Amino acid sequence: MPADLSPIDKAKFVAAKRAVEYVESGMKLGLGTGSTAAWMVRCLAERIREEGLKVKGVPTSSRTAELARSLGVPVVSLDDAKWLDLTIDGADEIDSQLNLIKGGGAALLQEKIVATASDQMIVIADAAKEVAQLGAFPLPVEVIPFGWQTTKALIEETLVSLDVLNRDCTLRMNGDAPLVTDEANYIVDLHLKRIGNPRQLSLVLNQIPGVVENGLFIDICDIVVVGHGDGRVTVRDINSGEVEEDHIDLVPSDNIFSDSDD
Ligand SMILES: O=C(CO)[C@H](O)[C@H](O)COP(=O)(O)O
Repeated sequence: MPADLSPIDKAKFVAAKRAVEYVESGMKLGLGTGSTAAWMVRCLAERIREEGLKVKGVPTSSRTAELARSLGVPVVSLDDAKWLDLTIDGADEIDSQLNLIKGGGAALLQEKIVATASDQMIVIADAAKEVAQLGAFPLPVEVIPFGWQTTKALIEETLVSLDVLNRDCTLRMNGDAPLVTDEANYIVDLHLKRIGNPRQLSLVLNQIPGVVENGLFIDICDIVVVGHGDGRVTVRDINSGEVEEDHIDLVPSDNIFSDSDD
């Protein structure tokens, strides 16, 4: 095991490990994307190896599909699975209502489809992702490449009509070229600083022609598991209102490092 696991990776690991305790044999699972979700895939793979857990996973990106396959997590398409028991994913920001900003890893479209097709969504995160108000993290909006500059102008006009003060919108780049998502689209990042009414903004953005989906996840997440670098985890359930404090052994087994991601 690498001795130099950073506090942030420890926090992500313990959140992932605690969330994977919700998985039961026979479940169909949505597998999120990002560095925290990668820990979840590793923890899940460990339970499959050690306990013979039988699950099917629907990955939310080509990256997650590759990681899951490499670790022996059975992968199926959403069309094969049709409906899922549970999705576990990361997030870029989480507010007190468990509304989220997602898409920092450019996978928001598949992530939202998969999470919405699940009985339950658990978000795993380090404590830095918890915010009083969404919006400091730029809001990703997935747009089709055709006419993207017009779509971006329409997004900006919409922000003016909503009296949004900070409305700088930038096309996400991958080096010198636009970043292309798994669904062959582009991402426009909205630098809003604060989002006063996330529900309204999400609805309005999705009405703009050329916008495929936005990174606001409203009323989708059920449980948030927040990890800390010392092994503490806080589990918050929006439906029951329960908050539980827990502690997870901080030592990932050697096997968990058999692959790397993100
Ligand atoms: O939404 C996502 C990918 O589209 C990720 O879940 C989000 O960006 C968090 O990533 P990380 O766990 O690496 O901080």
